[in-house]
Amino acid sequence: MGGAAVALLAAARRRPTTPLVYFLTRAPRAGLHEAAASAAQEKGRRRRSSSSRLLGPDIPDTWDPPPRTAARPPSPGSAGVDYESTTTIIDGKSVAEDIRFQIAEEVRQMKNAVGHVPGLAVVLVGDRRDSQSYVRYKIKGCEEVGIKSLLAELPGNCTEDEVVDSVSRFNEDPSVHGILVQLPLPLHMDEERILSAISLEKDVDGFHPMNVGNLALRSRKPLFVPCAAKACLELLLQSGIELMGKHVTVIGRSKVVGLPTSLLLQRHHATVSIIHAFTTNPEEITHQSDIVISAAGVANLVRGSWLKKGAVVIDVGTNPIEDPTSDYGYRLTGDVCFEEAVRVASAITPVPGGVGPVTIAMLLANTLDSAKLAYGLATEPHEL
Ligand SMILES: NC(=O)C1=CN([C@@H]2O[C@H](COP(=O)(O)OP(=O)(O)OC[C@H]3O[C@@H](n4cnc5c(N)ncnc54)[C@H](OP(=O)(O)O)[C@@H]3O)[C@@H](O)[C@H]2O)C=CC1
Ligand SMILES: Nc1nc(=O)c2c([nH]1)NC[C@@H]1CN(c3ccc(C(=O)N[C@@H](CCC(=O)O)C(=O)O)cc3)C=[N+]21
Repeated sequence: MGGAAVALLAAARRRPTTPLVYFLTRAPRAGLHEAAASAAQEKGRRRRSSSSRLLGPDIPDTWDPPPRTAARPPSPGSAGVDYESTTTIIDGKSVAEDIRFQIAEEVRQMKNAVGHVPGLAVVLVGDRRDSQSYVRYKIKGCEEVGIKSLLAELPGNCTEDEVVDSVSRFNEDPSVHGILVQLPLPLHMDEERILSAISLEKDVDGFHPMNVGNLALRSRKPLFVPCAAKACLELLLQSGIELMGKHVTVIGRSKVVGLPTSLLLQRHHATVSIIHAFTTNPEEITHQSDIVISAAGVANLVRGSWLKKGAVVIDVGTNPIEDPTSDYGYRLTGDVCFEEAVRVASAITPVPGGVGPVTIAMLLANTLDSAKLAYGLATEPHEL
């Protein structure tokens, strides 16, 4: 691993936990304060139950709705938000922690069985601060579960061929099971060419045209499903939210989030509406929906008035907005106006602390699945 990568890792260790002291992360787990023993039992139960529900490429046509264990009620009066007491704030950090716990266990088993651990290679081009942060989270996630991480950092003015060469080297490295090229790439580069250079078997982002096509075709299975789409589904499933026959609106149609999420939802028999920048009546469509998943990258796009009473809201948007009171000069906000939506929704994910941490956990899950296939520990794409 290069010096820059080591520096990044050191920075990741130094970095304090999320700069925003967010009320959700402070809310007690059910039973935690009553008795430590029962809390430990409860945690064990949640881990065991989540182990059978991690979404993988082998997507079931139907599933049993899990118990409502991962979501927790909001703490009254927190953050000055006067929300409906019945609104569930879906806790992505807790869901992600459970997934990482399970992955760490499987990585240990793999090491014992074949003497190898999974490996994830990340290609980072340029010096965008947001990309550097996301890559840092990914490397930190790897460390936490025992996955080996490799980082190739290239300057923003490098050539497209240099990026393809870097991908090719990772394709040939048997200790690498997953390759991720951090997006967006500099404008002068052909993103399609670079992403297509990633070997299908190592495409843990699930952006390869073959994986996207297989996700779209009901009779086929992709090797990997994009991580943010899996995160949205996992949060819905873990919160006990039924999808079959429900009207779900997805805002955004990108290959990273919107498109794969809409495809995955259809595999789960939801009726899906897709809103994009040219949709003329987004408010009307959204207002008819049982579930709204927003991935537009526009802060506060979705207002409370857009939502049907009792709708479930999954906010994928992660938008930096200026905030001189924050240590970093900015803070992250979602696509959804949380203060308004929380009064209308029956359940909602916060930003930060919602979809994001689960997306990272899903990347680790895809990398583990890839390594299992490579070492013959699984013969089918993912069965959890
Ligand atoms: N939390 C997480 O795990 C992740 C969060 N993200 C975040 O999700 C957001 C979206 O990311 P990504 O999909 O990569 O972004 P893109 O910019 O690639 O795609 C945005 C999509 O939203 C649509 N859109 C943009 N503006 C509007 C609007 N005003 N009304 C309706 N639709 C609109 C665009 O439509 P059109 O196609 O017509 O241009 C496009 O399809 C970002 O904030 C990103 O940071 C992304 C990945 C993971
Ligand atoms: N090849 C590729 N694959 C991606 O999956 C990909 C990408 N490129 N480019 C950028 C987007 C964005 N994305 C996020 C992942 C995690 C958080 C995340 O962990 N968010 C924390 C933020 C915590 C904080 O910064 O305080 C949260 O919401 O709680 C956010 C955004 C993946 N993307």
